[in-house]
Amino acid sequence: MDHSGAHNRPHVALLPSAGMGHLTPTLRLAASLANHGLQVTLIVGHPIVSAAESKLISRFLSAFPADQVREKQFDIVSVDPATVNSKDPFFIQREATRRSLQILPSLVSSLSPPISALVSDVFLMSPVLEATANLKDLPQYILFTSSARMFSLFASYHTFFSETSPDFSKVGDFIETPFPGVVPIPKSSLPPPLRDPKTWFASTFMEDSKKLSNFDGVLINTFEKLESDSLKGGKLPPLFTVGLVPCEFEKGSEQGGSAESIIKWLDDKEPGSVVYISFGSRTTMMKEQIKEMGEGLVRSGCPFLWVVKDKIVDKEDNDSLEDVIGDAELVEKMKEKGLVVKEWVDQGEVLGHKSVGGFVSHCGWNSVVEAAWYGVRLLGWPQSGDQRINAEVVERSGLGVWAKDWGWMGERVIKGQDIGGKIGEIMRNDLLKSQAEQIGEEARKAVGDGGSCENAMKELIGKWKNE
Ligand SMILES: O=c1ccn([C@@H]2O[C@H](COP(=O)(O)OP(=O)(O)O[C@H]3O[C@H](CO)[C@@H](O)[C@H](O)[C@H]3O)[C@@H](O)[C@H]2O)c(=O)[nH]1
Repeated sequence: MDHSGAHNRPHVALLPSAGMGHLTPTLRLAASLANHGLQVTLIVGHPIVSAAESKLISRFLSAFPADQVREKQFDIVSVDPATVNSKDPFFIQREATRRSLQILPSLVSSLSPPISALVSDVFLMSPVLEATANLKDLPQYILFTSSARMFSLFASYHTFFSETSPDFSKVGDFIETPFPGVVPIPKSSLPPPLRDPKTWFASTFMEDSKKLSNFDGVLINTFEKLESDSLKGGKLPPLFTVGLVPCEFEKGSEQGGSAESIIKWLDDKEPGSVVYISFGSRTTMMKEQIKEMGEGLVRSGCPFLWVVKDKIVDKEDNDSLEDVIGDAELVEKMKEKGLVVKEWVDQGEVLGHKSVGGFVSHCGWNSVVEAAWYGVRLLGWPQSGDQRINAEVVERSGLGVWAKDWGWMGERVIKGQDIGGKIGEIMRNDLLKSQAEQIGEEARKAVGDGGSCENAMKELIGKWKNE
């Protein structure tokens, strides 16, 4: 099979991992490549777990001509949890994908015209390498969906331990990565499973970290203005800084409540006055915390738009938000000041609305990039995974602040008084406001003609054209 890429209109295949936090940047990359005139095939495992993911893929596919953008499906085999080493649903899903990806070589070979490159989500790198071991001349790239700072940890993680006796206690309180410019990472910011190299997540992370050099390049979803210090490279595959930002095809993908009524509600507010609260696609919040959050939002005195995921409200009891809060007076006050939407809003549309000035976020990386893109200042409250490391980027860049003393979300209940106070602080902070707006302007320059992200994209496309 000729994968030499000597085509004027290269054909690139993209393999996303499950979850909105991974699918969204993959589709943004796919849209950007299609807008640059490339042919794109999305390789998608079915059944897709969530309706939101299916909907987003359909929106993407219908936004481009069928001869330019296609989906190629493969079946995800089911795995008997009794036959795998961990009961963690994420592990079981990964294992199912690993087994199912054995089909990848024949699937890739069936694509016409032949592809110039395969870009896989970072979570799939080992399964992809295993499956494509015989496709030696296929250029392969990784899409890293978190921050460059997190990448510096990923790329060097395997160097911190001796393979025979992984012992995290030997690692100091601050982790020095071999990347020039990366400020040492506090051990306390590491995703909790990575602090114990015996967990399956840490061993997978370590194994993947060693395999980076098998790839021809790594695409990172960030902007120089956010993380110039972390982008100085190292002895690794080339890094391509592709800022992946909300696209046309996503517009109107809102599911909870009515998009029109949300926008109308925002239209009636003063510019920059609204605080938006959302914790990504997977958050759960304790009932006690929901009540305190409601209290805090009212105390902040700001109009607010709060997205509450369905699973937060205990479905078995069929509790409404009113029941969960259990304080009719508070609910009344909340209704006066804010809008509570269940499940989902089109976050890009909300952050891009002129009334929205602040964002309380778990610092999922896509949310950070979106806040940067729209120049909205952020109050970070990490809840798991890479989110503390991302929150450090938020603070260092000047995009926002991180409520460090609140701990990981869910560790303890944070009182409404504290939440209200912190929100009030960021909303009144004019310096933060102008810093965030400047980051937004710089992000637009980076993605525009001659900008660093656009140049990185053109460099990649040039490689795929064999220029
Ligand atoms: O009501 C909502 C909630 C989310 N989103 C979108 O869904 C995506 C969510 O991504 P992200 O903000 O990164 O949060 P998670 O869904 O939590 O993302 C997972 O994936 C990220 C990228 O790897 C990691 O940084 C996170 O820690 C991990 O939880 C973003 O594009 C949001 O705009 C909406 O449009 N509407």
